[in-house]
Amino acid sequence: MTVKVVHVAVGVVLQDHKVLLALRPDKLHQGGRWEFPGGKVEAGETTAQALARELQEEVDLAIAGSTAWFELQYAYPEKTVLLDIHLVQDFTGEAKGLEGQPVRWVPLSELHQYQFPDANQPILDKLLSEFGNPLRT
Ligand SMILES: Nc1nc2c([nH]c(=O)n2[C@H]2C[C@H](O)[C@@H](COP(=O)(O)OP(=O)(O)OP(=O)(O)O)O2)c(=O)[nH]1
Ligand SMILES: [Mg+2]
Repeated sequence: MTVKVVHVAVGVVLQDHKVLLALRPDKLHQGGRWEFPGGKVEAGETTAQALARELQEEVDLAIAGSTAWFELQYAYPEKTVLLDIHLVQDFTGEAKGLEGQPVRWVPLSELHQYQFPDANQPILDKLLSEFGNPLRT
C-alpha cells in the first residue's frame, strides 16, 4: 500500500531565547495543540517559499531568511506528514494570529508547559539541546 505523505513547511521562529507558538484551532487535525507556524507545501513551491507564504498568512511575519534545519516523518493514524523544519531568525513584523488563533512568544525554559502535536517531540528535544541553555553558545 502506498501512503500519501503530506509535505509541511514548519518554521521555528526564534528571538531572544523565545520561540513563536500558535494554537491550532480545535476543528483541525491535531487541534487544540500548540504548533510552530507553517503549512502544506503547494505544487510548484519550494519549501522556503511555502514557509514564507504560510508565516505571512498565519502570523503576519515577513521572513528575510530561513535555514533548513532537519526533516521528520511521522505517521498519524489518519495521515503521514513530512515536517520540513526551518529555523527563522531573520524576519520583520509583529507576530499576530491572522486567522484568529492565539500566538505567543514562549521562553525555551517554558516549552514543557505546552502540549504539541504528537510528531513534534524531536523538534522540542533538538530546540532545547541546541538553543535551550543560555550558558552554551
Ligand atoms: N504547522 C505545523 N503543522 C504541524 C506541526 N506538527 C504537526 O504534526 N503538524 C501537522 C499538522 C497538520 O496535519 C499538518 C499541517 O497542516 P496545516 O493544516 O497546518 O496546513 P495549512 O496551514 O497548509 O492549512 P490548510 O489551509 O491546508 O488547512 O502538519 C507543527 O508544529 N506545525
Ligand atoms: Mg498551518
